[in-house]
Amino acid sequence: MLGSKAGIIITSPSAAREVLKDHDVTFANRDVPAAGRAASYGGRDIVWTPYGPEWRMLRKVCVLKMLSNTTLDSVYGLRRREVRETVRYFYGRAGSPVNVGEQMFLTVLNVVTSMMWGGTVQGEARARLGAEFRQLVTEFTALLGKPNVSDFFPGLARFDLQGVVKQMNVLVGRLDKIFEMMIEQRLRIEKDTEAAATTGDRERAGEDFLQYLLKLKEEEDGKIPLTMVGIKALLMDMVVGGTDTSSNTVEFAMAEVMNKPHVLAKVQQELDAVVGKDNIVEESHIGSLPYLQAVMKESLRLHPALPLMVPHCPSEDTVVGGFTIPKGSRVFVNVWAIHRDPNLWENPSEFEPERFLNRNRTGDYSGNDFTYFPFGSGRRICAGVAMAERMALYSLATLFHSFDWKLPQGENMDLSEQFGIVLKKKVSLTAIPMPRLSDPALYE
Ligand code: HEM
Repeated sequence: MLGSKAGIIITSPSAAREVLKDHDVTFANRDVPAAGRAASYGGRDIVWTPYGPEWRMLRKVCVLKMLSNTTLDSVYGLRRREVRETVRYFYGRAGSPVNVGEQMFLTVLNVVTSMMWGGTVQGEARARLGAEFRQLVTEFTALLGKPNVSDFFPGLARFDLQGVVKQMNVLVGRLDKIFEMMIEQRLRIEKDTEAAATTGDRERAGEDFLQYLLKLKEEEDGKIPLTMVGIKALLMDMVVGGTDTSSNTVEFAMAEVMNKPHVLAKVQQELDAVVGKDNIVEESHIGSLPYLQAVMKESLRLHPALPLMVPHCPSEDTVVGGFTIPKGSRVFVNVWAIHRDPNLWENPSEFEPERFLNRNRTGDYSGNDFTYFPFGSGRRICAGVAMAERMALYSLATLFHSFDWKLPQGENMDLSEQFGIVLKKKVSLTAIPMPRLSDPALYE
């Protein structure tokens, strides 16, 4: 019991299966913490909306227009541009320590924001916006993960004793301003384009996500209307849900690989055989890099980005593992503990990508194996799996192919974790990139 509300932690694959598969619909609701409500315009986004038609509509819109394989294929150019920019940045600092996590965050953020509102922000303003977002997202996730009396004693919530909601409102206010600015710009561009259009349908292929959402809002057929608040809540999900999670995954994987020289050697051997040292990595190479894929799987096993997932909440009393979980309780699925359970995994705390090259252990992200499900399972499975997988693998492949990496003189690798709603490295990875390709043109 946590305060006046029941909190249940699931730590076995069989109980996880009951919650996320056998009773999927019952548990597909969320217990919304006070900070989460404040963070999402009153729980109006995909993450916190209760299971039902509104959630289905939001999720469909997002998956279809931003996170599907077809859309992701069509915006490969954006990922490529940002990853190449990061390579140029590291090349320019060859031989000096760089903050890998920070750079990866900016890379992912730029991809997410370019998908959302295209090239509306350029140059200096783009860099400034990136820095502001990083700070906001860091504070945001820290507040979401902070234990809050209001959530344990809902009767006290209106007093906001720790001031969590107040602080969250300040952060949301700042993000909201950025969203408003982007929406206004988009609407203006839309108007100008309309005025200029003389005949026929306008080219829709280059449409960004925000343009699409604004159009959908106008075209609403009245069934489940998309509101302006709904649009902003979706933008919030993409910025907050899609950035830290992906960049932390890349950072942990880099650190684990650097810590095991024989793994680094195997990753680079595979890259040299498939891509070649006189070439640059393209996303199309990823399918031919099984060892690198195993590296990402193994890194997500040890360091799942959301170690307790997002709290689920049963809509009725339900028996799980012989115990009754009361309606309305807060259910955490401890995927972190399951991924390290010595009864399920050999050498559970060792980083061994080879375990995923085994035929019996494919480690896919579908959520069908309840010993391994870093993206969750069932109806509430992560909406961004395809994007996260592409972004992380393409980044890792490019960074390991383009550079050798070492720690600054006298430093040891620190792999410790900092727990919160999002798992991150306690000490951010600072490493020295050393170019390993012979032709400087490959870094342009
Ligand atoms: C390595 C990166 C990532 C990991 C490990 C991850 C993992 C997860 C997990 C475990 C959940 C909760 C599942 C549950 O509660 O049952 C989740 C939910 C979610 N994720 Fe991700 N995620 C990642 C990246 C992304 C990206 C890139 C996006 C979008 C751009 C995204 C969007 C979402 C959304 C919208 C939800 C809420 C789904 C719902 O409640 O219906 N995630 N993610």
